[in-house]
Amino acid sequence: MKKIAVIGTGYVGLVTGTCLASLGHKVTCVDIDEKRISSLQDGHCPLHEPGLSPLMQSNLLENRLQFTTVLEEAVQGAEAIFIAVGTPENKDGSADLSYVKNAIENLSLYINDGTLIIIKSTVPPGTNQKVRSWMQARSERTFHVVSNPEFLREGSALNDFFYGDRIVIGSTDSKAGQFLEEIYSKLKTPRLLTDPLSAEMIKYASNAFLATKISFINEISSICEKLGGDIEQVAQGMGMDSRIGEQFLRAGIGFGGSCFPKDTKALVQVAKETAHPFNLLSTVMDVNERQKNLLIEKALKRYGSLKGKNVAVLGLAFKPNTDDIRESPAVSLIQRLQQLEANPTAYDPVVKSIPFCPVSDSIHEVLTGADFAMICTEWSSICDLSLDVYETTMKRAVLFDGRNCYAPEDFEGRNIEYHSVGRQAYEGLRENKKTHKH
Ligand SMILES: NC(=O)c1ccc[n+]([C@@H]2O[C@H](COP(=O)([O-])OP(=O)(O)OC[C@H]3O[C@@H](n4cnc5c(N)ncnc54)[C@H](O)[C@@H]3O)[C@@H](O)[C@H]2O)c1
Ligand SMILES: O=c1ccn([C@@H]2O[C@H](COP(=O)(O)OP(=O)(O)O[C@H]3O[C@H](CO)[C@@H](O)[C@H](O)[C@H]3O)[C@@H](O)[C@H]2O)c(=O)[nH]1
Repeated sequence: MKKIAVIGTGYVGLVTGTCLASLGHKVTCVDIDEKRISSLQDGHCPLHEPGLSPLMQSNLLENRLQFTTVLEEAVQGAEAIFIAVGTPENKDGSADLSYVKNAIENLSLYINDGTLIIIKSTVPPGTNQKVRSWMQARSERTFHVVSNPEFLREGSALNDFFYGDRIVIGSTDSKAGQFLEEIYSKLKTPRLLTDPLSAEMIKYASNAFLATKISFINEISSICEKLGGDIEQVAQGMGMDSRIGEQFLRAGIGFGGSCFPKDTKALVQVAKETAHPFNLLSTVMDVNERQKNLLIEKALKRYGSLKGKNVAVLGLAFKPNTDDIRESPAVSLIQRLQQLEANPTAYDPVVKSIPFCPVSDSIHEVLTGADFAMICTEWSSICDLSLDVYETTMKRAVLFDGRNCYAPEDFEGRNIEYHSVGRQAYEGLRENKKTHKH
């Protein structure tokens, strides 16, 4: 059992703190957000993350997990301190390290000799060195800084923590690395011990590579659409090659979330600073921007103008099983619809409101009276919806599926017009074709 402090109770801080407590450590999580901490102290989990709330509550009951706004209290006696604050993007796309710097400067007032500082936040290569110099400028204490990037995915965060593909430990000091090994000793996850800069680069490179895979399959899907192929079959066939792998080959309306968009931009900036332009990754980002507009382009082609159209937007979260709408393709789609003077109304099973668009938790309600529907998130409540519902609730059922939730053959003999990604459109029953335009 180690005494651990976690700074930041966002997605990463809360999951890390809760899971470390479950491994038997005594963990105190600290945040500057008083409302968040007070709610956490009352046992309310602020994130919609499967399994997190009960795990957090049982650790609170067992006294292994605590929350505070008082840094001194969290750090007192702590042998290891995880930094899990945000690293949002600056205007130029580079990573904003001000939260990390601020956390380190505050920490310098309280750390004990020999404390291990562990950087969990996603930071540009070279940050470990910066953290050391920020601390040295303010404290005479001895300390070690280890880079330990986090690879969890929202929606499957607990599974990713307990059964991840790897634990990367970047350290210049073998004893510090060994101490972190002890913290994770109950996990069977493969370890990679490396230097701090390589550890930091592993995180950026992994996200950039996955984003590239998504933009690649989205490009193939556009060509398939033009030539008449089926992207789902193509992705399946590609994924059967173990060198390629089947994951992250789902074509759709692009990647969103709090990581891929920001981390790809940050890596492009890192590369720029080394005078080596990362053209490939810049294009990955351009392809993603275009992809986010795909359903709008299809609807414009279909209707000419979207002015006055009532649109049912199905799904707001950037992916299923989370309530996170950061950089969600659904949000940019809604904003674009509004620019085009359409009237979107959204459904999401967990996101209950957003400031700029009406949201309903009834899928039937948003479909009723809609001119067409657009699927943005592949929630099971959306993918499993019977096609009868579209036929019976909509004026004339027209569906733009941005996540390929349905197969085109599901629509055979149906009174539904179906447009998806990287596959041919299904125009609905013959008699409907007469009323196809406007
Ligand atoms: N969200 C993910 O799925 C994920 C996965 C892997 C890595 N990451 C990385 O982890 C980091 C954190 O991500 P997140 O999504 O949890 O961020 P977040 O923005 O949701 O949460 C950060 C938290 O840190 C708190 N904070 C800021 N400064 C503080 C300070 N000085 N002292 C105490 N608390 C402070 C904020 O109040 C906030 O609650 C980022 O670098 C991100 O790129 C995120
Ligand atoms: O084949 C795919 C896979 C994903 N996506 C989209 O890509 C985005 C990101 O999805 P995912 O990676 O599953 O979720 P995140 O929670 O953002 O996780 C990513 O970002 C985290 C933060 O850095 C990392 O820790 C994870 O390893 C990395 O997968 C979402 O909008 C998905 O819809 C696709 O369009 N097609």
